[in-house]
Amino acid sequence: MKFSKTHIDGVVMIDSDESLDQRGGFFRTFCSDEFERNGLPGRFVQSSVSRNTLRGTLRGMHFQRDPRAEGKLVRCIRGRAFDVALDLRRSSPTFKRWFAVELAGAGTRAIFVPAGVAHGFQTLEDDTEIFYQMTEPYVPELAGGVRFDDPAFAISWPRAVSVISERDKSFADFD
Ligand SMILES: Cc1cn([C@H]2C[C@H](O)[C@@H](COP(=O)(O)OP(=O)(O)O[C@H]3O[C@H](C)C(=O)[C@H](O)[C@H]3O)O2)c(=O)[nH]c1=O
Repeated sequence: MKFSKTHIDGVVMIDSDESLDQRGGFFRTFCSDEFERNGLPGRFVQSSVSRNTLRGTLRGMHFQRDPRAEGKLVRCIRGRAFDVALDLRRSSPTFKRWFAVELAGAGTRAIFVPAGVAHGFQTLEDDTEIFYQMTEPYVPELAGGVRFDDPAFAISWPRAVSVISERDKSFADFD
């Protein structure tokens, strides 16, 4: 696997090498030793799948608060998505800056989003599925978010939003 840093500390892209033969392909998606050698967590405690029917669906920008702030490994396993990490760490030199990457359903590219960095995505195709692995279990009471179109961040999304939850639409302006 190839680990590539981004301009946001702790946000890392992971590219897997796929072995191809007459049956199809095979690639590794996680290895605790390799992850730890590259400064990433070697343990994930929960995984989830997000299924999105319509192109243009937007989920985010979400994070989980302390004491269960979570890191997450995010991978598209069907369709295509514009995936965004937004630095909300007030002490970070990239506070309020964002990084985006296109994730495709081939699944060989993933992004790690560390604790303190919000995550969101917009789908670029119908029937896009996102696979998550989290470093902390989900605690609803600690779920937090900021608005995808908050002028404080000026995230430039690739297309008009087709579907978004009431919750995601109504996060207050970032303070
Ligand atoms: C996040 C989560 C949700 N749920 C339940 C709670 C609701 O009944 C239902 C949908 O939850 P929610 O609308 O919060 O799901 P998303 O809007 O897709 O949230 C996710 O989308 C953004 C982009 C992320 O980065 C996070 O992984 C996560 O916040 O699943 C769970 O049971 N476990 C979970 O880990």
